[in-house]
Amino acid sequence: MNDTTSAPGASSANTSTGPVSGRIRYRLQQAGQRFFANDNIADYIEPGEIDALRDEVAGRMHAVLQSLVIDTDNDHNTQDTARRVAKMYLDEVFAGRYRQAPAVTAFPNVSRLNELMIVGPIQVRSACSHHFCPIIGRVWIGILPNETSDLIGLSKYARLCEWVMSRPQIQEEAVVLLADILERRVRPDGLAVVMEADHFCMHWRGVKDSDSAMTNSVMRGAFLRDANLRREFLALMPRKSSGAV
Ligand SMILES: Nc1nc2c(ncn2[C@@H]2O[C@H](COP(=O)(O)OP(=O)(O)OP(=O)(O)O)[C@@H](O)[C@H]2O)c(=O)[nH]1
Repeated sequence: MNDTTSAPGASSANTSTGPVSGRIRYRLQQAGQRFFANDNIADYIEPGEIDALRDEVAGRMHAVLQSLVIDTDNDHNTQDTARRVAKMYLDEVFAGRYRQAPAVTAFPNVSRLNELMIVGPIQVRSACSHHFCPIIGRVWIGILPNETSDLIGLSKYARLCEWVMSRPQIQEEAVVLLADILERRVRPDGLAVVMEADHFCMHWRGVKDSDSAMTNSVMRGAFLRDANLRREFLALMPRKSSGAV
């Protein structure tokens, strides 16, 4: 990646004295790169900057706790909350924004397999971009390969899914993003992705409806053209338990 910190006409956001988030944002803007909540920005983060970003988020989170009038100096339960939340966002629940995609080994389809393959249910843990509340659910993936498709290891479906899901987003976009990535990696004849999830912004707060879940399906290629294939996938989708979680 180009070092943009010494670019002529640089604003204070890209000098080494500003907050690290400003430097990263500057690089993204210079590259014309979108940085929505569900975008991965790993290519624009330099070595060591994640540590600095964690410190910056912890400082800002501390200010939020101050504004919530919580006595973090004397309340032993919240003394370290700002640091914990920063670590949780950057290294855990939103790690899919800051980390590179998992390595995925692809094997050529030497046997020219062209039978339906289904993986799932894969556990999904995400968060809505509106309230940062958890989205907890499951994903099923159906692949119909052809002779030019790549075959990827079974665990890689779960790893790619986790990478996509550990970002703040809405479910409709999450399922399409996952389908786009799988389509690029596997180049199948047909691809199906179904996601079913509970949204805690509806269960825990707001309307407080604890029973409703959301289901989305993305059907591409052969799954769009062939109703029998679609039916076969939906009938074979292994549902290990009832309910969304
Ligand atoms: N379409 C969609 N909506 C979502 C998703 N996750 C959360 N939401 C909803 O997005 C909405 C958030 O925007 P607003 O309606 O402005 O938020 P609010 O005023 O706090 O709304 P309430 O939740 O009804 O209290 C809520 O209705 C959430 O239930 C999702 O994945 N997809």
